Amino acid sequence: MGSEIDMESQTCSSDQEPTAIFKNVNRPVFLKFEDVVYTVEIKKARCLKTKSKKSEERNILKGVTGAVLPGEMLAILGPSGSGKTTLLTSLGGRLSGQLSGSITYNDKPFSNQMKRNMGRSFEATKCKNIIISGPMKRGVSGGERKRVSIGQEILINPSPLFLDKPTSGLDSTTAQRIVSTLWELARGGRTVAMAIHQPSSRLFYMFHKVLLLPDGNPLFFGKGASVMDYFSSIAYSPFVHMTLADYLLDLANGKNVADAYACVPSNEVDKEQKAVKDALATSYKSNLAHIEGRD
Ligand SMILES: Nc1ncnc2c1ncn2[C@@H]1O[C@H](COP(=O)(O)OP(=O)(O)OP(=O)(O)O)[C@@H](O)[C@H]1O
Repeated sequence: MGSEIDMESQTCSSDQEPTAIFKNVNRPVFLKFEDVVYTVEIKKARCLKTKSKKSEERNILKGVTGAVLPGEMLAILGPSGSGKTTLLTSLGGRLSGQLSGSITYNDKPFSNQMKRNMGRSFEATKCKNIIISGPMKRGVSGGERKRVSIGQEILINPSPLFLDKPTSGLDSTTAQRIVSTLWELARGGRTVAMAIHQPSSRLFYMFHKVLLLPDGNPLFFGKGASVMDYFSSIAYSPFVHMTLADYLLDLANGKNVADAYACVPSNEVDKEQKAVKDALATSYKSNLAHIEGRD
């Protein structure tokens, strides 16, 4: 594999000195975001009759709050189009436009110094014109590209480190290697935040914090280990065996139990799902809409 960065071989066992990239971070960062709202203006097509161009505002993030300590790994979960990438981009200081609320790094706003220390691995990252492969020199697969992209970022010993769906499209073993590597990086005092689609249960339990974000509206923020206790406490529990992430995504879509709406007329399903989402959003506001972080 020639020049491929082998992240797995970088993992340290307890009787070895940690490899350079897993050594403690130089600058620990406490990341805090409060009531983050992001609005875009959507231009509509010109009306032929009046010849006027209409536009409307759309809130992509609707008041998202959370905190990640040095040494912690945050997973942002939610259905497609729910605002996960937008939130990560805003945390990375790269979102222009109507952004309000507060995002701080060690209680200070975004700065050029912070930008230099940050690592970002987003889906659009390409290894264009770089040949990283074997004798056939055929370039890289999607999984290899993701690993190289993450490897490139961690070489600068970054913190915080933001990753957009680092495991999407990968087999479960490779996905686990990647998340284990990120967990090791967090253990060295880095602040790690990632958007992720449906992590398996063994991945889920590696996350210190979880943010569930349907429609840009948080339904849960807190310790990964306490997520089911929270939903049970407000009377939401899965009746059938399903992975934690599947259940959370069902809730985020307003679906309380598997097949819950099988006998409900389709025009009623939307209403039912909205009612579940509204109830969860209300519970979030009264129970969790405060900063949890330093404990
Ligand atoms: N600048 C923009 N202008 C208009 N719409 C936008 C803009 N940025 C984001 N959106 C919309 O906001 C929504 C959230 O997008 P985002 O990419 O953050 O979702 P996501 O949760 O990461 O989705 P996925 O899991 O499918 O990648 C989408 O509907 C997207 O089209």
